Amino acid sequence: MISIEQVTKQFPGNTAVRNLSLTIPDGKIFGFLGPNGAGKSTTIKMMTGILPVESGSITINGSDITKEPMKAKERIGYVPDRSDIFLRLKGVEYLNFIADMYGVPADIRREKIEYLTKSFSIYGALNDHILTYSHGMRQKIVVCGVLLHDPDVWILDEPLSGLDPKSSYTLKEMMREHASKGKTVFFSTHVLEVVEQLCDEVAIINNGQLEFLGSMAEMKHQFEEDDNLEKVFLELTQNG
Ligand SMILES: Nc1ncnc2c1ncn2[C@@H]1O[C@H](COP(=O)(O)OP(=O)(O)OP(=O)(O)O)[C@@H](O)[C@H]1O
Repeated sequence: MISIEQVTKQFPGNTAVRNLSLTIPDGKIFGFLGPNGAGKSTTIKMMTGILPVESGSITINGSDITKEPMKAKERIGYVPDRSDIFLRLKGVEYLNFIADMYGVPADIRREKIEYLTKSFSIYGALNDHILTYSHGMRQKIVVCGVLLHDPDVWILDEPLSGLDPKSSYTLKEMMREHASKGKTVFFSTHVLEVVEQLCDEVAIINNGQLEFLGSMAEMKHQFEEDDNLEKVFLELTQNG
């Protein structure tokens, strides 16, 4: 479970997140929806300890990301929106590095690396440098790295962007499976359709502010009733 309480993030001249409170329950796929610049990545960077939480608090399965960062981070699998990392490593070196960091035993890691990279059709590229990978392949190797250590809490920033339809399907199935095991799946998107396909619950953020929190059925109802939300809806469908 993730608990965000009264979190605000200010950049010079800009409040990216305003007094945000959210509880992300276990066992559900939770979508964080909002147009470009709404504050999604900033929120996720605070949830994962990349940006400091200066006002309010965030806990991951009971561990405060500021007070117990190691404990909280051990539980998290994070896929960032940009995957331009460790470009000089080969795919297999990157995955072994992640497995070392999280203490994944040798026999399990071999099996998992093969299973995951075959699922995402990058097994054949494991001995190539990440530098030579396409954007989608980089996204996939990061996803494989995250799933390698089997974290309880998945936090995915625009995880489907750049993935081909088959890999997108595979990842969606994995997200469903993870949630059905009672684990936490939180992902951001600016595409309404993705939320409609996947989510049990959704939060809509706009201009750093929470505009809606509820089930998919409630969201559809609310779009019709609420003028403010209707504007967000139009933006989301136009950008999608
Ligand atoms: N390091 C920064 N310095 C100043 N302003 C920033 C910084 N990072 C983000 N912002 C601003 O904060 C706001 C929220 O940005 P954020 O990246 O969180 O949005 P987002 O919802 O993830 O958008 P997108 O869908 O485009 O990725 C934007 O106005 C952005 O310009």
